[in-house]
Amino acid sequence: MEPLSVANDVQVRTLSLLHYSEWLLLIAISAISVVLLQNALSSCRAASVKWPPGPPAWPIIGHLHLLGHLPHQSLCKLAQTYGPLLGLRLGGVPVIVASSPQMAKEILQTHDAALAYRPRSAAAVHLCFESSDVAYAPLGPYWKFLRQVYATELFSPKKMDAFRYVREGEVRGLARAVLLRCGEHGAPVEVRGSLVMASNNIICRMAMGKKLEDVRAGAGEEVESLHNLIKDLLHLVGVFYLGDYVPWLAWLDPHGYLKRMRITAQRIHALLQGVIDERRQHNNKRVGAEVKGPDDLLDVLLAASCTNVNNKEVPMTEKHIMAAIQDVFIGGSHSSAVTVEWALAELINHPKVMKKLHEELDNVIGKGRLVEESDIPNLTYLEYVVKESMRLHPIAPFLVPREAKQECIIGGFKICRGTHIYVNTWAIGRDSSTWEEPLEFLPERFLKKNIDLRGQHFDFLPFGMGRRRCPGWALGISNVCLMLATLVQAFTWHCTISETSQGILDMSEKFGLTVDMEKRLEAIATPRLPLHLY
Ligand code: HEM
Repeated sequence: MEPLSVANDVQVRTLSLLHYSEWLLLIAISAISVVLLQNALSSCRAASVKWPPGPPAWPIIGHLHLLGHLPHQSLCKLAQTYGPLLGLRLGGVPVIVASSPQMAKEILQTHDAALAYRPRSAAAVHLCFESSDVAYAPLGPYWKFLRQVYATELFSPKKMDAFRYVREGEVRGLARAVLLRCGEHGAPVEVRGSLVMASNNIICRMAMGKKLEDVRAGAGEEVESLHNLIKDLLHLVGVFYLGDYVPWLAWLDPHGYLKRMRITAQRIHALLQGVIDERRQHNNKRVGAEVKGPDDLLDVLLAASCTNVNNKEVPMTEKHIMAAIQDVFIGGSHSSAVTVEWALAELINHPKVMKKLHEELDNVIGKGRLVEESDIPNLTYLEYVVKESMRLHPIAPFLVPREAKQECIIGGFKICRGTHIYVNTWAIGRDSSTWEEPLEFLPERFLKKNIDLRGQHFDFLPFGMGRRRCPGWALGISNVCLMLATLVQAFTWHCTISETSQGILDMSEKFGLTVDMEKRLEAIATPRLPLHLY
């Protein structure tokens, strides 16, 4: 019975998102068009020997009404009834959802080449420069080139080392920002803003050689509004836009997402154009005066724009440069910050784990200096804490949705071309057949289970796997470990008195491009090191 009650609950919530009159209109159109759609769908079904099981679909909207506000949770529940490979239809789009390590393996490894494409969405077109960025570009020479540039210019051990001072400096700034708010004797602090600020600055300095606040001058924007612009961008890339699933109902767009996407895209465009123009001017001035190779991502992309003029396979116009720069923000800004926020909240809810981590930090580093990146390999318990938090709170619970470019067989079911593919890593991380006491926060489990964060294990996929695996995993892990270690080493953390439920933080989720804590983490921070160290 459970799936039905869940379905009803989410139906009510989804229905309330649209205006009553819009639904009347939708139902009227449904009645007229149901036959047409049945025909359209039959092409996929005809091609399928067996389509994976799933609940009955509604006309027009298919299973959209079952998603609710937390689709990864709703689909996890459905998988308990229909099995580890769910077959759904979201509007007019056939979708499969993998919820077991075996299904994930078939998708991300066995059929990776055929399934590593991205669906074309309004966000990809309007916000990501017509799918010209790494995350939405189709597999091919252009996408490969960008991944290669990222690998050598941002994430290679040499570059990671060269920018270590940037990360350590920004994370020290994070500790100072918290200290400024909590004072010598401790006070409630909301950390997300400072975490995002530190992540944005790290990314911005690595990609464009300057802090976000220095981009402001060229763009004529206040730094606050730049952070908000990035926030809007991330929000809009992650929204549910009806037109992606039922294109002929795109005009319904009750939240005005399309308009907001266009406005945000214009602002981003102006911002990045300003940054590019400024760098070109700067580079022109130094021609002849200095013989200097490219030094950051922007320089490398600008150099490629000169050499790739006639290269149709790997074009590098202003649009492509902007897309590649923007992606570093989309992928790297919020992901690390959100991961740290979840981990810190789990630690606050588990004082014994927090105590053990404090002990490790005190034993390995002492109280005479702040943690540095070179300490991280010696902090084994920190590693377990980060892994355990990422298991329970994968920030991209469906990875980035994929699209099948070829028909193939998965789990004995025939998947037709054009099917969208979700790998539910949230469900996989909480599966009791793989994990003992899956809902408990037990970092010690990783003592016995030797699992690499970088992803060779299909029961733990925080960075995805296969061709589309996160290219920024090394930077992501460094940022998360250093930020979390610093916040824990430098402060004690307790729930605020306003946290009603017996000193336990509210761990409810909010779905979007990343799954964030619904209620921003606010806790009492008190410094635990001599103040001159911050
Ligand atoms: C804790 C930090 C991070 C986490 C948890 C994370 C997680 C992920 C995940 C799950 C994916 C989807 C993989 C797939 O579809 O199979 C992804 C893709 C991606 N990530 Fe990350 N990421 C993090 C940090 C970063 C950073 C720091 C950057 C860049 C500066 C970055 C850039 C990207 C890009 C560009 C993609 C798309 C790759 C493609 O489609 O080819 N990520 N990330």
